This record gives sequence, structure tokens and C-alpha cells, in this order.
Amino acid sequence: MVLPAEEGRLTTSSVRVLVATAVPVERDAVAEAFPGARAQVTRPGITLHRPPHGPDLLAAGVGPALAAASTAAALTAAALDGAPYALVVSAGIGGGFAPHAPVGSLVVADEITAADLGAETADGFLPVTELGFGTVTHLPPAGLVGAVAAATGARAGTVLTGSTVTGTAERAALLRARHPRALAEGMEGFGVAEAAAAHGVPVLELRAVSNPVGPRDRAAWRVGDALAALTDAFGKLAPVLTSWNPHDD
Ligand SMILES: O=C(O)c1cccc(C(=O)CC[C@H]2O[C@@H](n3cnc4c(=O)[nH]cnc43)[C@H](O)[C@@H]2O)c1
Repeated sequence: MVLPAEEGRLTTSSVRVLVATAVPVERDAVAEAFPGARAQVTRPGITLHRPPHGPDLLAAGVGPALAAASTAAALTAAALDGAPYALVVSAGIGGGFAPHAPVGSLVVADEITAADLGAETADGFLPVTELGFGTVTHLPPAGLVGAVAAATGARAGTVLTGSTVTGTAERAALLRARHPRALAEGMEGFGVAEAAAAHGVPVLELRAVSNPVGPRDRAAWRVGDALAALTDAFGKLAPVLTSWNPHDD
């Protein structure tokens, strides 16, 4: 249930946490792990859902650009409200690289990497860093990644972000050749991480695998199973987030 209230502060954790999903159904799957009536908090450009004992939840939009814009809006609003977030979690369903991350499994990013941010050249792909710009990778706090993996059973590895869902075996193989530690692919993690980095806030990415990365086969997607895995994971994550001390990581 959602209440149109503006009141209520995060009371579970010692740290204020923002969970950014792409779409409302993912947000609601996370919310199921935090029972009670959710307050709905509107700020410029965004609407947050706030369970009584849980993190702030944001359906930030599909793709890295909208996810970054929405996450930045939430971070800015919280800072201006005098209650900044100490952690941002990018969460949702994702593609898993077979056989390393099977459908239904969880992946926590120890590295969040933009897979398609760069230039195609005759000699292959060059990331923007080799063109002299920006960054293509963000590293979540290692201690927190380990604690999340231990609590949820998630595999830890690289999670790639792209603006285009991979749809062929050739592209999947190319991505794994470029990123041998890649376990999963999503469309938002790097955008969320860029916004968090701009605010000096650590980031985490958790993906529940709904489909294999590779040839497009919508009939094989197991979105319901992945959403259930996401709910289950956040149920186990709550005590991890509560006890996490950013200064120790
Ligand atoms: O029908 C399609 O081919 C198609 C094309 C673009 C997007 C979709 C979606 O269902 C939304 C993707 C949404 O879910 C995440 N996601 C899930 N699986 C993958 C994947 O294999 N590769 C990348 N992203 C994936 C993503 O983060 C989006 O939020 C369907």
C-alpha cells in the first residue's frame, strides 16, 4: 500500500539507503521485503517510495541516461533536505552470462562497467578512457560486496551496463572476451553509479537474472522468478545494510 504522506524517515538502518530500480515492478519487488504502508514522497523530477522500515525506493527509468538523471535528482533532493544518502543500490532484473550466472541466480557487482561507452575503430572498440575522457568503471565497496554475497548467495563479478540489450550469441561472446569477469548485463548500473560518484556516495549493483545474455528469446525470460529472487535477496540484505559502516569499507 502507498500513502500520500511526506513524513517518515528511514528507520531500519544507521545509513540512509536509496535503491534505484528501472521500472515500478522491480521497485515493488524490493518493497515487498519491507512490509508496511509506504509513504510516497515527491521531489522535483522524481517520486520516492518510503517503507516505514526500509530504504527509499526509486523507479528511476530504463537505460543509463534516465537512471542517472533520476538518481541524481534523488541524491540532490536528499542533500538539500539535510538527510543525504550514504549508499545507493542499483537493483533489478538482468541478463546472465551462461553458464556463469544462470537464470534465477543473483549477481552482485564488484565492478560496474559501461560496455558501450567509447568509440568503434578499425582496430576494435576503444573505451572513453582511452580517448582521454571520464571513466567506464565504478568499484563498489569490497567489504559490502562480500557481505552481500555471503548473505544472499549472489555471485560477485563484473556487471556490464549497455544502452542496448544484447541479442546475439556473437555479441555475448564479444562482451565476455572484452570483459572476462562479466557475469551479468543490465541497462542502468553505470548510470546510477555515475550519479552516486558525482555526489561522493558509494554504490552497489544487484541483479536477479531473468534471461541469458544472448540470442533474443522473450519466451525464455523468467521475469517473475527473477523478481521473486530480488524480493528474497532484499529480505536478507536488510541486516547487512543496517550493520554496514561506510567508514570501515
Ligand atoms: O524485447 C526485447 O528484446 C527488449 C529490448 C529492450 C529491453 C527489454 C526489456 O525487457 C527491458 C530491459 C530491462 O531489464 C533489464 N534487463 C533484463 N535482461 C537484460 C539483458 O539481457 N540485458 C540488458 N538488460 C537487461 C535492464 O536493466 C532493463 O531495465 C526487452
